[in-house]
Amino acid sequence: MAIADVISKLCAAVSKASATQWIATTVAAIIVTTALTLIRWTLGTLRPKNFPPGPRITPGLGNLLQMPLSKPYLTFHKWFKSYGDLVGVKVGTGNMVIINSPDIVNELFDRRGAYYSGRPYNHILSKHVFPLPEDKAVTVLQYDDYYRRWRKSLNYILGPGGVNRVTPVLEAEAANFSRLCLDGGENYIRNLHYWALAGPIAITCGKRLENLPADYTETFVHGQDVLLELITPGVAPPVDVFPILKYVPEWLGASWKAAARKVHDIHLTDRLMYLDYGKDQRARIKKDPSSIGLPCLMAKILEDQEANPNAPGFTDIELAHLGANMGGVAVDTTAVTLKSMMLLFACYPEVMRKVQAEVDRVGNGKPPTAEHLDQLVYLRACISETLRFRPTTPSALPHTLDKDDIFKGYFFTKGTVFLANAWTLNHNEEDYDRPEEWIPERFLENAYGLRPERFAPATLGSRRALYAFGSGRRICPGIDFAFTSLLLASSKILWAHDVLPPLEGVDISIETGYEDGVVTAPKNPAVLLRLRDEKRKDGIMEDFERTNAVARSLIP
Ligand code: HEM
Repeated sequence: MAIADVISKLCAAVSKASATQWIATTVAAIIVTTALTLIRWTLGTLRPKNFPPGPRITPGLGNLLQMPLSKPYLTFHKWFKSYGDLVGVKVGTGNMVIINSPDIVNELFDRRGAYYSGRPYNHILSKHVFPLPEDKAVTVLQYDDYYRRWRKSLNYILGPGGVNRVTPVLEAEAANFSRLCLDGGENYIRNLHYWALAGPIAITCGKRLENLPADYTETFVHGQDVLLELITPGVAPPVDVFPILKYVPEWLGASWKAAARKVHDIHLTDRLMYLDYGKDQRARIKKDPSSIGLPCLMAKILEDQEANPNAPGFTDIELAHLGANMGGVAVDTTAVTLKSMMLLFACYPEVMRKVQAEVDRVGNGKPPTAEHLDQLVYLRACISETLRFRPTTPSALPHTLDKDDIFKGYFFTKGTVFLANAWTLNHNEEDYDRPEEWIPERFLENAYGLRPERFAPATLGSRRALYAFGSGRRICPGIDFAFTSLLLASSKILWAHDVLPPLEGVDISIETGYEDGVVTAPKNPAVLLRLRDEKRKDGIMEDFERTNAVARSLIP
C-alpha cells in the first residue's frame, strides 16, 4: 500500500470522527440552548416579586389562558372585585397592570406622566401597516420629542381657541346631518358616518366632504374597519407575545401578513390624498390669502414651517400621517358615541322628551345653534352618561412605562403595560348609584355623576368625570371637539325628529348588543326618525342653508 493511501485512509477516519463529533456537539448545543430558552421563558411567565395580585399563573403561559379575547373589560371588572385597585397580569412573559382606582390613575398617569406615557410595541402595526421610522402613525408614536411636537401642533384645531375656530364648520355638518335625516332614517347609518367624517376632514386637510367623491365615506369607513379588525385580539396570531410567530412565512399560513399589506396600501392612498389637499389649500392661500377663511391644520403647519425654516418641522410623510390620523381617531369614537346615545333615546322616550323640551326652549322656534351650547345642560348630561355607560374604548388605550418604577411597594419594570380601566372606573358600585343603568340625571346632581352623598364637590380631588377619554399626557385631546360635535348634531336632530326604536327592537346590553373589538360599537345601531311636525322642515332647511353658507365661505 502506498504511503499516500495510508495517509488518505487515516484522514478519512479522522474527518468521519470529527464530523460525528461536530454533529453531536451541535445537537447538544441546540438542546441546551432550547432548554435554557424554555427555562428563561417559563421563569419570565411567573408572577414577579412585588407585583400586584392577580389571577393564578400557568407556568409557560402566565395568564394567557385566562385572558379573554371577547370583551376583556368585563373580565377585568370581575378581577377588580377579587384583587382590588391594582391587578397584575402576566401576558406570556410581559407584565400588564390594570388600574381600577381614580387616585392611582392620577398618581401614575398624571403625576408620573413623564414616564407612564409610552405605547406598547405592536409588531403588526409598527412593521407591516405603518413601518417605523417613516410611518409615524398615532397608534405607534412613543412619548418622545417628535410626539410632543406632534401633539402641540393639534392645538390649532383642538385647543380651547381651536375648537371655537372650527365650530362653524362643525355646526354646518351637524345641520347637514339633521337635513339628511329627513329621509326618516332610511340612510341613517351612512349619514351618521358622513357627519362624523365631514368635520375632521374639513378642518384637517381643508376639503369639505361634499366636494369629494360620493362614495368616499364608505371608502374611509372600510379603511377603518379593516385596520381595527386586524388589531382585534384573536384575529392575527399573538406575535408580540410569541415573537417566533413573526417568522412564519405566508405560505405556511401567516395570512395576516397579506391582510396587513392590504391595510397598509389602503391607508397609504388615503394619507397621500390628504397631503395633496393640505398642500393644495396652502398654495391657494399663498396665491390669495383672502380665498380661505379658515386655513386647515395642514395648511397652518406648512405656513409655520415656511416662516420658521430652521425649527424642527414635519416631513411630507409625517404631515400626511398627522392629517390622516385625525380622521382615524375622531370618526369612529364620535360616531359610536352618537349611535349609542340615539339607541338610548329610542329606549328611554321620557329622556328624549326632556332633551326636546330643552332644545325647544333654547332654540325658541328654531334649531339650537352654536350660541346655545352652554345652555344644553341636560343634553350634555346625556352625552356624559352615554360615555360612562357605554365607553367606546372601555379599557381606554394602553400606556407603557419608560423606566423601572416603585409604587406602594410594588416594583414595575420598564415596558410594563398599564390600562386605566375606564369600564370599572366608571361602573364602580361604591361610586355610582345603579351603575348598570343609564341615568343622565346623575350628572346634574353631581358634576362627576357620582353618588352625591359620598362625593361632595370639595372631595373630588384629582378624579375625572369620565375615563372614556383616557388619562395623563396621552389623554384624548379631542374632548371639547367631540362634545361640541355631539351637542350640535344631537340637539339639531332632536329639535326636528323623534327617535324611535326599529321594528326589530333595540338591544343595549353590553353582553349581547355590543360588538367585540378595539372600539365597542352597538351591533344594530339603526333607529327610526320621525319629523316632529311638518313646520320643522323649514327650520331645518333654513338652518342648513345658513350654516353651510358660512362653512363654504370659510372653506370654499
Ligand atoms: C367621543 C369621542 C372620543 C372618545 C371616546 C375618544 C377617546 C380617546 C381615548 C380613550 C384615547 C386614548 C387616551 C389614552 O391613551 O389615555 C384617545 C386618543 C386620542 N384622541 Fe380621542 N376620543 C374621542 C374623540 C376624538 C376626537 C373628535 C378627536 C380629534 C378631532 C380625537 C383625537 C385623539 C387623538 C389625536 C388621540 C391620540 C392622543 C395620543 O396618543 O397622545 N379624539 N381618544
